[in-house]
Amino acid sequence: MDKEADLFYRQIPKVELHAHLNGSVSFATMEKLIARKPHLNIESSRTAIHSGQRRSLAECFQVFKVIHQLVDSEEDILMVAKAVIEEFAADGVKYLELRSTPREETKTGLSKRRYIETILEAIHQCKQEGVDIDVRFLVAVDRRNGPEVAMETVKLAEDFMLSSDGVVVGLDLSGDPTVGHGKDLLPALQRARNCGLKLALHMCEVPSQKEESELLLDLPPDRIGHGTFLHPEVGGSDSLVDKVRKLNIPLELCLTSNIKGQTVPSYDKHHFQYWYERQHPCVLCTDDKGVFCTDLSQEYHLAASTFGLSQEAVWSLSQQAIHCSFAPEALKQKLEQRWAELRPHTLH
Ligand SMILES: CC(C)=CCNc1ncnc2c1ncn2[C@@H]1O[C@H](COP(=O)(O)O)[C@@H](O)[C@H]1O
Ligand SMILES: [Zn+2]
Repeated sequence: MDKEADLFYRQIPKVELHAHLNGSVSFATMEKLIARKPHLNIESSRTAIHSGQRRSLAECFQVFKVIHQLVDSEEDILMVAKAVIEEFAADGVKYLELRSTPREETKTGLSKRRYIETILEAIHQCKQEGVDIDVRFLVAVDRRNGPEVAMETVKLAEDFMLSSDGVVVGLDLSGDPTVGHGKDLLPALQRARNCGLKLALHMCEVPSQKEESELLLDLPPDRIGHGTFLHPEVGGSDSLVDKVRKLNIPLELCLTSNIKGQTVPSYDKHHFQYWYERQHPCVLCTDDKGVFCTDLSQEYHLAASTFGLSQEAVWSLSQQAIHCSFAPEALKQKLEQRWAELRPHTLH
């Protein structure tokens, strides 16, 4: 990609709303983790999917298992979370919503509560150190673990929402979309919604989730992750599209993730086009910048070159993302102001 254009995408202020902590670990941090745990005998090639490589969804989820082995203590989580936040800031991200699945690790004595506290500590330390980024946290529910764990996770998220000074703002539903059914998780998600947690749900990531998505849309979610198979042209339905449009639910779109995970055949076939044409709120995101070897600037660049977006259009896209975030009104206004200040230095 040409250098001058690349600089533009790096310089524009950006908002990242869909980033899984353990999928966002960079190559450099991964090398450090591997060096700390030589007995695991893990090669760095197993923790990322490089350019030109594609993997089945099942293979992608195996990658997370490997990463979880490398990130299993309080010390690891603190290091990883701080590094990820700093890397997003260095890429021009001014507001980040990070998400992660609380994990218990008996080997290292890590509890789910401590897991979340450690991430909050990383966010706090970055703030103290003056890293130029505002960070909020979404507690993630892994659908594979079923309804009881989901409910337990929601209760934990609820506690932290009340005690974290506004840092914990919502709940994510993620995990292998081919495992489990969303209907079993409805009571937990309903509870989360009722107590004031915002909902960012992975939906229609694979073709078989039509019925589940109908149910989840009735909650309704505050944002949708991927939504790859919502529209009728790819096997979704008018009813799904109508609901999403009527409620104006923003979509978190992750181009490289969908290409490398093979749910979308090529960049030009990405459903960004479908929703963007209809002027539906679309937010470009990375999903797992470490696993998919990308960053948010690159995702903006790819979207612009694939769909012929002008610099002005790219700017609007990043600015609109502010309003799709779960940030409180005052922070949204502060971000708007930042965008206004930076605009003359960035757009030519
Ligand atoms: C396989 C593939 C194409 C991945 C991208 N699409 C995804 N779909 C659903 N859940 C995900 C995806 N990427 C990451 N996650 C979730 O995020 C976790 C890793 O981050 P963390 O441990 O929660 O901090 C994974 O175990 C999984 O539960
Ligand atoms: Zn995701």
